[in-house]
Amino acid sequence: MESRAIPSAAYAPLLPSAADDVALAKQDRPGVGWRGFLTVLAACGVVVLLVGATLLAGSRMGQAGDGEGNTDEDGAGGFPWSNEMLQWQRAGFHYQPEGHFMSDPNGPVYYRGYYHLFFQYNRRGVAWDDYIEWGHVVSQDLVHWRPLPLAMRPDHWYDKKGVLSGTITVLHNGTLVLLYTGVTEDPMAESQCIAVPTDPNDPLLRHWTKHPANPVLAHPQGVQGMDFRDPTSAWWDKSDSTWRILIGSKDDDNGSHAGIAFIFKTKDFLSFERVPGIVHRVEGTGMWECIDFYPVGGGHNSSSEELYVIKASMDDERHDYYSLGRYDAAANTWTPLDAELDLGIGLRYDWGKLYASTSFYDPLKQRRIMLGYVGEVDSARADVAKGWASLQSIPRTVALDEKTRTNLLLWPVEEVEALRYNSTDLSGITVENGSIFHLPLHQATQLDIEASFRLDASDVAAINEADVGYNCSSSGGAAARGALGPFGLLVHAAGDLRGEQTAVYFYVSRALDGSLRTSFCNDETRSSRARDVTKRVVGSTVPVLDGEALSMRVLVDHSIVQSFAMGGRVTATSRVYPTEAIYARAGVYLFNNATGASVTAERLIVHEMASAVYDETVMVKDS
Ligand SMILES: OC[C@H]1O[C@@](CO)(OC[C@H]2O[C@H](O[C@]3(CO)O[C@H](CO)[C@@H](O)[C@@H]3O)[C@H](O)[C@@H](O)[C@@H]2O)[C@@H](O)[C@@H]1O
Repeated sequence: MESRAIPSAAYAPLLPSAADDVALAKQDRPGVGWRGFLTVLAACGVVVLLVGATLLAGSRMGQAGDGEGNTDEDGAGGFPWSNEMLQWQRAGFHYQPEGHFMSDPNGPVYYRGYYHLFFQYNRRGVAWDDYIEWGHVVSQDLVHWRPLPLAMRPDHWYDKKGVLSGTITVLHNGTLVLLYTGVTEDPMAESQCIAVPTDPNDPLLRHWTKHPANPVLAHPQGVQGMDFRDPTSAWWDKSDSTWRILIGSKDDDNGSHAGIAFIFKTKDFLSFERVPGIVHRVEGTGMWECIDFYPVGGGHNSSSEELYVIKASMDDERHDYYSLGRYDAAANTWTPLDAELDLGIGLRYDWGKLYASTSFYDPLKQRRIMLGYVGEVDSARADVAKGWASLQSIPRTVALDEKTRTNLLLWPVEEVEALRYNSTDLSGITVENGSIFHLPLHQATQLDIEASFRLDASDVAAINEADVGYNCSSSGGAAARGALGPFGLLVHAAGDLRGEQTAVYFYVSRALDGSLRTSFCNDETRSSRARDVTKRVVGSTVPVLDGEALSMRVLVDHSIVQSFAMGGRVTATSRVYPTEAIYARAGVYLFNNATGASVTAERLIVHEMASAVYDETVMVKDS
C-alpha cells in the first residue's frame, strides 16, 4: 500500500498539571483555549507526535510506585470525575460484577458443559475486607458470564475472617473437591479447608458443602500462621497413588525474607502429609501468594522434554512471576532451567497490572487457561464514586513457546474472536520516522487490534551507533526517541493528539556488536489528565527470532488495555482513565517516533468488539 504517513511538524506540549484539574472541572469543555488553537493546527494538516513528553513521563513515574494501592496525590479531593467519565470506565467484554470489590480468580473449572469462575468478592464495599467471600459466574464460552449466587461465605469458625483463595480439583471419577484457605478470628490464622458440591448433578454448582472435618491442613511448624494460603489444585502422583498440592509461604528467619513452597500429599483430602523438605525457595522474594504449578511442552504429541512452570504472586511487589524448570518428584525438588530467570526475579505473566492469577486445564479444548485480576489504579474515592473495583483479565491460553523453550506464550482464548465485527484491514501502511497515521474507525473504545511491523531494512543497516540501554520503565516511554523506535499504536488518543493517549509500542536498540534488542511497552504516562491515577511505563524486552516481524495484539476495552507481543511472549496490561479521550472523542493512531527508520505495518487489522452481554436466551438452559 502506498505510504499514507503524514510528516510530523510540531512539538507536543505537556499535559496539564494538578492545579489545572480544578480549573478544568469548572469548564464545560475542558481546555477550550488550547483546543481551539489545535483545531487551527489540525486544519493545516499539521500533526504532532509525542516529542517533549519525556519530562512528563519522568515526573509521573516518580509519583507512584508499583503498588496495588490507589493514589490520591493532591489531598484536595483528586480529579473531579463526572458520571460520564466514570460510566465510560466499565468494560464491555471483560468480566466484572455489577458492583463492589472483586479480586483473585478462584477455582476455575470446566464441569458438565460450563466453565465456572469463582472470585474473591466483597459485596459490602469497593475495597478488600476480611469478610471476603466467593462470587460465582458460569459461561459456555469464557466470554459471556452468567452471574450466580455467592458460592462460599465466611460462616464457620475456621473461615470467619475470610474465605480466601483456592482451587478446584477434578478427581478421576469426575467429582470435584474445592480447596480453599480459611482464616480464623482469634488468633487469626490461615488453614486449608475443603468443600464439595452439595448436588453434583447441578451443572451450575450453585451450592457447596463445607466438610465437617475442616480445617484439614494447618500450617507447618516454623511457618507463621498468616503465611500459609492459596493451595493449588491437586495432581495425581502414581508413584505412591497420592494427590499432591503445593502451597506458598515465606521464611523470614535470619532476615532471609525468602519465598518458599511446600508440597503435601493426600489420599482423601482429609488428611495431608508434608513431603519432607521445601520444593523451592528464592531468597528475598517474600510471601508467595496464589502459587501455581503445571507441566508444559512434552506430552503425547511432542518429542521434546516436558517442563514445569512454577508461578507465584509476589505479595511484596504485586506481580505474577513464573519460571520454567524441571520437577523431580522423588527428590521433591524443582530446579529452574536458568538460575537468572528463577521465580520472582525473571519472567512475568504480565508486565503491567495483573495479579493473583490461577490456571486450569480445559478438557474440552485440551488447553491450559489462566486468568488474573486487574485492579484499579485510580483513587479510592473514585472507586467509591463508581461503585466497583477490579476486572478479570481476558482468559488466556498458556503454552510453552516451542520456538524458544525459554518462555511461555499467553494469548487470549480464541472464543474472544467471536465478538469481532467491522474488521478494517489497513495492512501495508508505511509510517515515516517522526510521523503518525490516524486509523479510520467507527469507534475506538472496544477493539481487538492485530498488527505486525517491519523496520525498513536499509534504514536499520545504515545505523552505526549503538543504543544499548533502553528500558520501558526508566527510559522516558514513548517520548524518548532513538534511531529505531519507539513505534506502534496510540489508543484512547484525543483527536488533537496533544492530550490523552496510551502508547503501545516497540523500541529496537542496537547493541555494540550490531545485534538488535527489542522492548515492548505500554506507556500510560499520558493516558489521563487526572493526577490521582497511577501512570507508568510498563513492559519488557521480548525475544524476536531471525526473520520474525514485530507483532502485537492489543485488546482495548474502555479502562483496560491488554497488550500481547510476539504471539504472547510478553504481555502488559494497563488500566487507564482518560478524561477527554472517551466515547467518540477517542481515536487510534499508528505512530513512528524513531529518528532513523521508517516502519511498515505489514499487517494491521482492527476489529471492533461487541460487548459480552450475558443473554439468558442464548445460554443452554439448565434443568
Ligand atoms: O483475612 C485476614 C487477613 O489476612 C490478610 C493478611 O495476610 O490478608 C490476606 C492477603 O490478601 C491478599 O492476598 C490474596 C492475593 O490477592 O488475596 C486472597 C485474599 O483475598 C488471598 O487468598 C491471596 O493470597 C493480599 O494480596 C495479601 O497482601 C494479604 O496478606 C489481612 O489483610 C487480613 O486482615
